[in-house]
Amino acid sequence: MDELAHAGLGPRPFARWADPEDAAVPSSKVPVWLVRRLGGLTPSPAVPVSDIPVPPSALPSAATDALRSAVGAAHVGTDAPARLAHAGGQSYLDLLRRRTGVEVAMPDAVVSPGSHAEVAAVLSAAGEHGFSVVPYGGGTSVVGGVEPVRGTAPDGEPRRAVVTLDLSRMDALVGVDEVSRTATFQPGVTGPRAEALLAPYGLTLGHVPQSFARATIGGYVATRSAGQASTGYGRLDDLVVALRLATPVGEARAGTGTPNAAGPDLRALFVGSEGAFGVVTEATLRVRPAPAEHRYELWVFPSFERGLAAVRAFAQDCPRPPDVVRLSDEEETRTTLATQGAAGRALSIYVRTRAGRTPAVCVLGWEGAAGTTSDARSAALPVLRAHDAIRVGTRAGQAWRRHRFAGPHQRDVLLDAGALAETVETATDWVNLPHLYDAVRTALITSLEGCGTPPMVFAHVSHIYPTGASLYFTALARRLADPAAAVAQWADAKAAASEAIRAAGGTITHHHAVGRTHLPYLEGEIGPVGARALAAVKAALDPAGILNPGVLVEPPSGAGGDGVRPRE
Ligand SMILES: Cc1cc2nc3c(=O)[nH]c(=O)nc-3n(C[C@H](O)[C@H](O)[C@H](O)COP(=O)(O)OP(=O)(O)OC[C@H]3O[C@@H](n4cnc5c(N)ncnc54)[C@H](O)[C@@H]3O)c2cc1C
Repeated sequence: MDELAHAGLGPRPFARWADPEDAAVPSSKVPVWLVRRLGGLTPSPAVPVSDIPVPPSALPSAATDALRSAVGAAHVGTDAPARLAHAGGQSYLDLLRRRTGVEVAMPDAVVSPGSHAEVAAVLSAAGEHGFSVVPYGGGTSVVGGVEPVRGTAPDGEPRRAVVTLDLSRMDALVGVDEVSRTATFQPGVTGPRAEALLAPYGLTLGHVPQSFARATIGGYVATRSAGQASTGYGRLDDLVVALRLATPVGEARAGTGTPNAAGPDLRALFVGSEGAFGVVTEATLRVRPAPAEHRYELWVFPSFERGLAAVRAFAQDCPRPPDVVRLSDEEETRTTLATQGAAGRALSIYVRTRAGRTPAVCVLGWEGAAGTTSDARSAALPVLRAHDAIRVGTRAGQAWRRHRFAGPHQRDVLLDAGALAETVETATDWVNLPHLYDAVRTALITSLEGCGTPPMVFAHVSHIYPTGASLYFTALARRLADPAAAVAQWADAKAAASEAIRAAGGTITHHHAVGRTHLPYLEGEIGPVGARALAAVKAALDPAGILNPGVLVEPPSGAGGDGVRPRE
């Protein structure tokens, strides 16, 4: 994994994932066929950040002084650049609002603690001065998790200010236990930095979400994220050994390192708590020897349906499934091949000739110690043969691996060109997967067609389990020109997809988390007793409701509290 240590990006620009001038950003443009397919696009560059109105900070001076004494004056920002840099996350609507300058919400201050004690001091200042606190790791949330929302106090009074708690200064490796194979990180360590810190020990975390370049350990824990190699390395939930948190009522610890029966496992209370119960200040995670071999191959099935049967067999019956399994539906297969230029066209002809008219490509990756991947691959061959898979080869597989972090850059390019580009994810059990797939696809297509913008909607399966799998949809369409209409265009499509997920028995989120966007659907999934249990935990750990109002638990007086913006 050594190359992952160098996969970082420079500072994040205001309305994009990355600066196109950044050396790590691959150059790409929207192919002419895609522009045509979406009915023509009108390029629409982002407004300059200097045009975004910045209202004065509403943080009272006594609260600012309290923060300064908590973390040092140099680490409290009430200036426009600091506040603009923390104006929400990285969903399509976040980017759209920042690109158009419409309804951009920003915190009243940004505070950067350097230790657990400083986080605790910030929470105590928040309790005393009555402002809310939004924990912020890499800011890659796509569900409104880092939206600066002021919220309301338990008595229903609107809060006057919101402070974003930027954890980027807390980016140290606290320790490595090479014998037990665990590593303890501060929360602000990013994906590439975690790998760089582990490299001298010959260890890896193996957790590679597509947001790897910017997302942090604290964010991973808080959202229960799933990396691209989750089949082999596990989801983040599987890696958490122990946690330390600062909560408004004191320090919390969960997990002891070894399995035990000391009551319910408190890790499960905090993994996925999205900054609503406390701030993760240390996370001890399972690590493994860094693999010496990476073998990635592209295979093709005669159809998505056949591919689904094969990847299910990997999850259920294969003694050593591939570490990476990513099966595209037929539309994603066509689109992927069509965007590869001449090489893709040649591959497309080859794939159709060998696999038939409805090919579904599948990336398979094996990682491990020297000399082990070939045995692991052999274990997968009977499954592939039984489902009529054709091997395309390692070159295409390795090319996928090289470009696996390109998605957010391509989205920048699509947005510049005037497109709508967003994703929707869910999961269900195997028996229900085809039904859920059809329902969500149909909902997205119907909603976007209803706006006069017929979309392309495609999907893949990239997280497989013995009982079920995830579905990850991408929707592309022509973006409506008027900024408010463009927001409604996606908000309506997302609502239709969420409703379809609910009706078809999927989860509202397999790995993007609940945030504010998915909160209206949570109770339907976990039931009223489940929602009450979460609210009771919130009341016990954050009685004044200062942490992340409107995330995970309904605030006392409804949506988000201060009406900064309606939920999408
Ligand atoms: C382009 C793109 C690709 C993505 N790909 C994936 C993917 O492959 N897999 C996946 O699972 N997700 C993915 N995501 C979603 C996102 O990256 C993950 O949710 C990630 O784990 C968030 O990490 P972060 O550090 O950016 O957290 P943030 O966005 O900063 O925060 C996310 C939530 O966690 C809370 N939080 C952050 N730090 C802490 C802390 N220390 N203590 C308590 N709460 C905290 C925040 O308040 C917020 O509610 C993607 C997002 C984008 C934009």
